[in-house]
Amino acid sequence: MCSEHANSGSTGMESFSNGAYNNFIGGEWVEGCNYIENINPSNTNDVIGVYSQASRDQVHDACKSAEAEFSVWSRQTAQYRANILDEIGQRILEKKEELGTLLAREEGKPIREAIGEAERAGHIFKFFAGEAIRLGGEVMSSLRTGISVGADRVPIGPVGIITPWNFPIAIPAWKIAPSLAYGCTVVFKPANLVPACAHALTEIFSKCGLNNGEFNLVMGNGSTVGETITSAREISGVSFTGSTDVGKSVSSSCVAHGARFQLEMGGKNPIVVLDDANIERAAEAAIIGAFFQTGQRCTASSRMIVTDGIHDKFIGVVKSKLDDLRIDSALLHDTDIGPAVDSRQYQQDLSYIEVGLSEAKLAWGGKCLERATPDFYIEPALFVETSNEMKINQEEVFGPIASVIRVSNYEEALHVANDTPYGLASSIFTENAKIMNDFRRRSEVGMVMCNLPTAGLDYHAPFGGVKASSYGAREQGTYAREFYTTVKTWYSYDGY
Ligand SMILES: NC(=O)C1=CN([C@@H]2O[C@H](COP(=O)(O)OP(=O)(O)OC[C@H]3O[C@@H](n4cnc5c(N)ncnc54)[C@H](OP(=O)(O)O)[C@@H]3O)[C@@H](O)[C@H]2O)C=CC1
Ligand SMILES: O=C(O)CCC(=O)C(=O)O
Repeated sequence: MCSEHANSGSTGMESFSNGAYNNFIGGEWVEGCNYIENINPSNTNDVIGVYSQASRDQVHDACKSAEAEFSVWSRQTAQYRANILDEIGQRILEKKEELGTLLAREEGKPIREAIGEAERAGHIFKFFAGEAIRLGGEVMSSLRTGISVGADRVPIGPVGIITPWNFPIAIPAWKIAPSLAYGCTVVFKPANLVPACAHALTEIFSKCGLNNGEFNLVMGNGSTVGETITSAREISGVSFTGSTDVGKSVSSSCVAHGARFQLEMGGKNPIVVLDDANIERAAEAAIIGAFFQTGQRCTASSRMIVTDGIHDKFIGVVKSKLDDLRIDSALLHDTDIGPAVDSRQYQQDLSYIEVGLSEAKLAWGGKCLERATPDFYIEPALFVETSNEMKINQEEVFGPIASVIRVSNYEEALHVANDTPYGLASSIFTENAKIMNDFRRRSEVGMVMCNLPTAGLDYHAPFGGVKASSYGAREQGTYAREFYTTVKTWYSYDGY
């Protein structure tokens, strides 16, 4: 049965009822109006569960709850909020194997990395427990006698959090933890492909004291649940991670009612390999960056820009390392690369392999693999003899497909690396410190790596890009406060 309004008659309902996992609105578990089955991409015969889909009215209820509770939550002491976040972090760490296994089952991320992601989320909550207390203001010297002036950091209000499927624990964590730490209340919509991780996190939150409407979970698709959040007048800001197209529609929806927004979107990240590079490290980083997590990362390095002197040897080393990878179920402990997240993504990968075949030469892989689920597993595809203007080098694939672009020197490599609409991450492999420093300065990205893969980041350092990859304030670390707080300037006459 559909309970249209969260707080009307829904008392003490469980997180799971009538065979389905429920939404969490105003501190109550609420049954949905529709339901979806959540399927394991490593083996599509495995149904993880049935998940409630929130109606528009239920999303409105969630936004109203977040608004009503804001005045309470934002005025709690910093210690109160810190204790709750610390406890959430602790519980996530204690449950990291369980959460990581769920993530691997739901999204197809190899289990070792999935457990690592859960562990990282635990640390993120603990980090932001400290941030709740560290958030301070500033006192300035006044220009006038007997007057004090200063600036406080205050929470912006209820926020909408909309996340993609590829990091279903870490990305929600790095948005939800700072929101709550700085005093915002939350309406959270996870990607509909990964409701289980979102639901499991919400169960933890509800057991750690977030059960008055400070935190609300509304599952469902973007065009219903997502759009209702971004256009809700109660919502003061939206933090979004996902595709560039959806990011644009989130921004116009927010602008229409004056909400602030933060967008983390696509990437087409380069890894530059120069003649003097440590070839083993470079090849390993190229493979990790391009193909691990099935290439489903905005930080994936899908363009390998390699100078003439090392080009052929580099391709040889990459190919021999690719021979050693295991592509199989995410739940097997020795799997390096799991399946595509769903059949839509798999079809998209295949269509880009066709594009690559029409534009360039396939040096390795690209074949479909027979595993527990037909039509979900694919060999990484490495294209060579490509040029940067080819479609394969301009569009984000979000799959295990990468190409090598041959260049003659560092200046040409830098030019090609920057010649893209995106600007999230980049990497350079060289032993020359002068060139490394130059690349750090001139690479047009938000995150630049030297002798490291483009993917794999610390949770306390700022995250984000430039150009079409990002809009708005940086995420993560202390920089997260820029989005979730605003500055209130105060003056006080002390001259009595
Ligand atoms: N820069 C970064 O930090 C990162 C960027 N990404 C990017 O994310 C993309 C892949 O993730 P994917 O989930 O497919 O991205 P989408 O843009 O399709 O979806 C992202 C989220 O937005 C929701 N959504 C869809 N339509 C709307 C709408 N009209 N209004 C509000 N919300 C909406 C989706 O809901 P639903 O799916 O349920 O319909 C989902 O929760 C890639 O382009 C990738 O580069 C991924 C990770 C990190
Ligand atoms: O590796 C990370 O820190 C996550 C980055 C991310 O969100 C991505 O690559 O899609």
